[in-house]
Amino acid sequence: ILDILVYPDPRLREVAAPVAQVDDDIRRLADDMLETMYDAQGIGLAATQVGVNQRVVVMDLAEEGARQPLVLINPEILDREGAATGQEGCLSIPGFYEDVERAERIRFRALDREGRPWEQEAEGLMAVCVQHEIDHLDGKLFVDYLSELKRKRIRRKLEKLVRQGRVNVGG
Ligand SMILES: O=C(O)C[C@@H](Cc1ccccc1)[C@H](O)SCc1ccccc1
Ligand SMILES: [Zn+2]
Repeated sequence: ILDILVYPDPRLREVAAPVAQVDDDIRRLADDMLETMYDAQGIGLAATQVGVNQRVVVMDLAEEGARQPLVLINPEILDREGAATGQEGCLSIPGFYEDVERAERIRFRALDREGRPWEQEAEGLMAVCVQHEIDHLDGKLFVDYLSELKRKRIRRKLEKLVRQGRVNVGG
């Protein structure tokens, strides 16, 4: 289980580097990230959130119990269509949920855990999650889409919870 960094930790703002070689070290990182994501009841996790500066994302949108882990290495969005607003949370911004507008349908490309490239269309929760995770790799958080006032309020509340030791701070 890896520690998940909590906003406003500056390491969440780093832009992750492309993975040069999909090797056993990257596969072990992806497995550690999946274990961390399941433990935190997330459906997605980006390497940036565990303080690793590599473009690796793990996801599992399957219902409770069933497991369909996905590993996206060097993910890129090729096309975006439409717009859809939905409530988002973030494992690095625990306890806060706000509406965020995202592209409704996307076409994305990534390498799988064997290093094989694949392209896919996505909509609904899958499209939202992929956009949310790729933002993490670019040092972006969903609070960046909110008003300055809302972002400040969330930051102050989270800093207070961290000071009171009521949020386990990662890293
Ligand atoms: O912090 C993360 O990247 C995990 C995010 C991924 C996510 C955010 C918004 C919408 C979809 C996925 C979540 O914390 S995972 C928790 C969760 C679980 C079910 C539905 C939505 C969010
Ligand atoms: Zn997140």
